[in-house]
Amino acid sequence: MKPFVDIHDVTHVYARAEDGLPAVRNLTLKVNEGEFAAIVGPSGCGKSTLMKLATGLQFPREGTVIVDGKQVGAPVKLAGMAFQNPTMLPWRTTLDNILLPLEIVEPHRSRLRRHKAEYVAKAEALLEQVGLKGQGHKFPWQLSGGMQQRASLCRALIHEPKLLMLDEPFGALDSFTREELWCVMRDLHAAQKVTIILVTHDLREAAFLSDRIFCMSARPGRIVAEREVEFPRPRDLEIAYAPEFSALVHELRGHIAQARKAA
Ligand SMILES: Nc1ncnc2c1ncn2[C@@H]1O[C@H](COP(=O)(O)OP(=O)(O)OP(=O)(O)O)[C@@H](O)[C@H]1O
Repeated sequence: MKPFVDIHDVTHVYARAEDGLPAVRNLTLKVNEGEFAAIVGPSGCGKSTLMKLATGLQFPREGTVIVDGKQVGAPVKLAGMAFQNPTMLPWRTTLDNILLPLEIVEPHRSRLRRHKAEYVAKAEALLEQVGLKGQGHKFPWQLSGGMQQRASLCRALIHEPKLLMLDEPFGALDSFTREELWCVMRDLHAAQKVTIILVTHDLREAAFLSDRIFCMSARPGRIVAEREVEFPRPRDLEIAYAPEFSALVHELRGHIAQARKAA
């Protein structure tokens, strides 16, 4: 099977990097279609840079980035994104925030006005899927942090992206809310058949959600370990308290400890 995301031997230096050191060097990773991949690594190792390279917000100095069979040369339209800060527009209702990508991404942009009811129904179905049924009329500031993050997942999925990039999406939430959102994410992945790349500092999150975990070295980042996660799906939260889960997290922790040293 051809990988859906194929990052091959990529080196990237930011034009304004004061020390001239690459953010990532000889970075190679492959993610298959429909797979849930997680990227973990020490702070500043280039995880966000990897996300920008995969979505065409940055272009590598060396190496190739291929998504869905095409070399990335412009922002990737088939991608949806969610970040640690949900960044909802405060003057728009939650529903109108969710519809926002449709005002930008074709073919939805040209269809939106005439097919508004169809899109609203889709947004409402997504809201129901993430546990926010009937909350679309509220403004973001009327929602808790966890609810805003649920809504931002709907916004990332409204245009049916084939690739979903998640950059620390649950990082700002308390641990109970975070676990709830893991289950939301697990169910969305099962329902939507989307390929997901999740960047996270949380090794338990990576172990619970993903099929494959990549560990990055300290800057300049490259992949130093790749680990398949074999817990059967659908996964129950209870698995996160089982000895084999703790053993995996412990193993990953060892890779990160090594990665902090190795550059
Ligand atoms: N626009 C930029 N200009 C110059 N240097 C940058 C820029 N963006 C990131 N960097 C540098 O590149 C390196 C990698 O940054 P990146 O944000 O990708 O790391 P990260 O692993 O996501 O960090 P963290 O885990 O702290 O969120 C860092 O040393 C950072 O300072």
